[in-house]
Amino acid sequence: MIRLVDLHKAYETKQGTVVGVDHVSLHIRKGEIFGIVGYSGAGKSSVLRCINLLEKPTAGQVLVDGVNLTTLSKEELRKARQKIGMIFQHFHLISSKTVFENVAFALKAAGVPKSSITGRVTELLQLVGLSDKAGQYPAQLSGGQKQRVGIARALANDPHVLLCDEPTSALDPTTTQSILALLRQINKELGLTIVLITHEMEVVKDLCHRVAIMQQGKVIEEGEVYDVFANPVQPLTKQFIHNALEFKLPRKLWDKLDPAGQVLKVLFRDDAAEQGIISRLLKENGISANILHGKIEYIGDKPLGTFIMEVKGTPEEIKQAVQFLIQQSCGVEVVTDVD
Ligand SMILES: Nc1ncnc2c1ncn2[C@@H]1O[C@H](COP(=O)(O)OP(=O)(O)OP(=O)(O)O)[C@@H](O)[C@H]1O
Repeated sequence: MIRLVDLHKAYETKQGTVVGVDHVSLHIRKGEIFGIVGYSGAGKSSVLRCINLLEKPTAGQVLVDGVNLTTLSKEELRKARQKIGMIFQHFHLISSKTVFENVAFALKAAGVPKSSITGRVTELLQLVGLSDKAGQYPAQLSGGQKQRVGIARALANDPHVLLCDEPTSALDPTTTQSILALLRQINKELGLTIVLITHEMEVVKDLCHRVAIMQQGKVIEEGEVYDVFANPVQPLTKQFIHNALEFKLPRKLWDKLDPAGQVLKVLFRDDAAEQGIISRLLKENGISANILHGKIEYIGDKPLGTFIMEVKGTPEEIKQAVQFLIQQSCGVEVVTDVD
């Protein structure tokens, strides 16, 4: 659906050349929700803006629906862009126009006949749950409602792709959940391919099918969201996941731990998350364990259990216990500090 082939974007500034995207290749499949995660400056916006050529790549190719956008004429590109909708962190609505007019504007710009506009806008406002707000102005709306207008406007011309630039970063947690639910619904009902950039792995966990992690303009890791959460490889990915799963022991508790024990962070993947592995760990390995923190998350519908436990036993018993966990396909890390 979307292929980025050796995409490179360099910005020329007074201070010299700044590389925004450093030779990135990605394949985003039709109908999936693909997340791009990274800290500020990692190159997420640059990649997203290259997909609709808001940013012109310095080198490489951008193929959408098999068409290489980098070779199109201005007019062809304008047409191709109508099939690539975009929503923004700060909504970018026209403040002097009503909700209705903001959505209608996208249709007018695409040359849709006047007679079709009212019906289509009504349909779109219904889809995003704003039928009763058609006559209001952006200033009269909450952040979540503004984003819904942004979504309606982005969908106006039946795009095949929706690009989402940090769509929930300006919203509170409850509103974030309602916007993510709307994006999920649109993806399912319209079969729309969604590319979303965020610095929040939580958003990826809740919404995306696959994810790429970016650092310094490069994609450093990518895969199915569950697999990336269950088997993160790169240190940055591990950090993002650690933060998303909110596993932080209070310092007070850490300081009270027995120095003779060892603290393990254990990941129970797939079926292991639902089996009685902890009781077998204790029974079969002669150790004692004190659970300090733990929960089972469902990513999609697959369980991923994470537990932090203090284990006590002889060094040999602890080693054997770690081996036992690895044999059960668990991930095991020795925790050496609260962070
Ligand atoms: N128009 C520009 N001119 C010069 N440098 C730019 C421009 N846009 C981006 N950059 C630089 O390219 C790099 C990647 O920026 P980009 O905005 O793509 O990252 P990001 O991950 O989206 O960050 P953020 O989350 O803060 O938006 C940064 O070093 C940035 O300073």
